[in-house]
Amino acid sequence: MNGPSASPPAPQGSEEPAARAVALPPTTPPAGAVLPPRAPEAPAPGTLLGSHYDHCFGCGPQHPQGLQLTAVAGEGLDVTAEFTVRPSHQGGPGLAHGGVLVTAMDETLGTLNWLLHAAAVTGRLETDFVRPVPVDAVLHIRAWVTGVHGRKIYSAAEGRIGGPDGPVAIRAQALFVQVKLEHFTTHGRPEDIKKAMDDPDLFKRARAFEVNP
Ligand SMILES: CCCCCCCC/C=C\CCCCCCCC(=O)SCCNC(=O)CCNC(=O)[C@H](O)C(C)(C)COP(=O)(O)OP(=O)(O)OC[C@H]1O[C@@H](n2cnc3c(N)ncnc32)[C@H](O)[C@@H]1OP(=O)(O)O
Repeated sequence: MNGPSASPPAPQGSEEPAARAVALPPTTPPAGAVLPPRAPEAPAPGTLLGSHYDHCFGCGPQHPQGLQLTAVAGEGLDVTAEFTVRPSHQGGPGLAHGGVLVTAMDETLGTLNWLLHAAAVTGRLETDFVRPVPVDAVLHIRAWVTGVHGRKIYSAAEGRIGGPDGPVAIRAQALFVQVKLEHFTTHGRPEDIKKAMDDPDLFKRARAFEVNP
């Protein structure tokens, strides 16, 4: 049986040689991408990175059902985080749901924003599930920037179990896209935006992220 494909197959023999060239995955930095230095405003290595929004499902301390993930800034453009798989995160019996693991990877990759001092949202996230992750396991996540090209931020992450040097259970590659504050104020549900704007701490944090893509 044929798997899903992005476009119908071209008739045989109709392809030009250039069209047959294997394209780079969209999460791989293109030629011309750079690896910038840590932003001057980046938190010092070892700093516990705060939540970008208290009610975030990934990192919000005020989200009782959320993952409440906390990440720590690395020496370069990298972060580490630990995620403990709870019974409420099950997919198969006693095993983590893949989508929950992806959320933990997405959130950790998102904290790289702090080191670049840029607000960016996930455009594309590719994941490989390498081995099953049991309930009660701690997923030791490391994420790092692989390149920046215009507004596009390329990054990768891996999650290991049994310790920070244990076997890899999940790998991810991502493309984040830098956005302005209006991305949130234009698209978010108005009552939540209003509450967020009324919180001077959050507003200050958000303005500090203001970029000029
Ligand atoms: C007062 C309130 C304040 C509250 C806020 C506090 C501060 C927050 C700070 C930090 C937040 C961090 C949050 C982390 C949370 C974890 C991460 C998430 O889960 S984020 C949620 C999931 N993601 C989305 O909802 C994106 C939905 N998509 C979009 O909004 C757009 O599609 C967006 C912004 C991604 C791009 O849209 P365009 O119109 O701005 O730009 P275009 O021109 O389309 O793309 C720019 C470049 O990126 C490529 N691109 C875009 N999407 C791509 C894709 N899927 N695959 C490959 N390339 C893609 C394009 O080809 C283009 O490339 P070329 O410059 O031409 O080379």
